[in-house]
Amino acid sequence: MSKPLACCINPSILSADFVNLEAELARIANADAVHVDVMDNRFVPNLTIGLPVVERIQQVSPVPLDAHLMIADVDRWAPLYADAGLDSVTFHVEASDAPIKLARELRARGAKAGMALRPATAVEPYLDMLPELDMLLIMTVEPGFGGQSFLDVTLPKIRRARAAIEGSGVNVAIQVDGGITEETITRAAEAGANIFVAGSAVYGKPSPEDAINSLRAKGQLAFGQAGR
Ligand SMILES: O=C(CO)[C@@H](O)[C@H](O)COP(=O)(O)O
Ligand SMILES: [Co+2]
Repeated sequence: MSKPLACCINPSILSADFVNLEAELARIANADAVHVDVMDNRFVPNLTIGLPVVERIQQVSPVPLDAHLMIADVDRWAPLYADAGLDSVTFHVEASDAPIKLARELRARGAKAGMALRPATAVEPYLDMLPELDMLLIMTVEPGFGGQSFLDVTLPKIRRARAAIEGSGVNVAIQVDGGITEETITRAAEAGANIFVAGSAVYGKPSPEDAINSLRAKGQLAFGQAGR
């Protein structure tokens, strides 16, 4: 029997204090990874940080980096993030001209390959790509901003993706990102997600460490109760 999938909590530093990033990273040392949102004001209507800052974060972070690239020209940029030694690099399929080639390139450079889908992007056209991926990111809000409400309309897509992964026997994690709270994590985990990005639900709490432990326990329980 294969090992049960672990549930991971990846706090998003979009909700952290950007002036004190090193201290903010130390507050989430019990997380599974830190989720770094890169936005270029082209693919999404917001602007955050770029490669030099991400490289510096990588040097001081107590946990691995999970980069979420919400940028145009991602076929050119994403490999450079993999070269920086990040644990995982996730690109949006809507921004890529050659997603299979890009996923292979990320793996060849030593990063886990993640592919993200906006809420309105169907998963079915990409199911053949699952063997090329380590992680499928199903956005549960429109990408661009933290603090939005979870879109329940994405739950059937998570279920279909999990069924396809189980059916094909590949080892692909399903990450969800946007509006994950103590309440919504249960629905997302029941549907089949096992990596949870949480910005406000971690950094908005007095103890990010306690928030991570509590979210992880809830996610693991709901994921396991769904028979996995
Ligand atoms: O990628 C994004 C937003 O585009 C996310 O990673 C958010 O930063 C998550 O924030 P919360 O919804 O958890 O506050
Ligand atoms: Co994100």
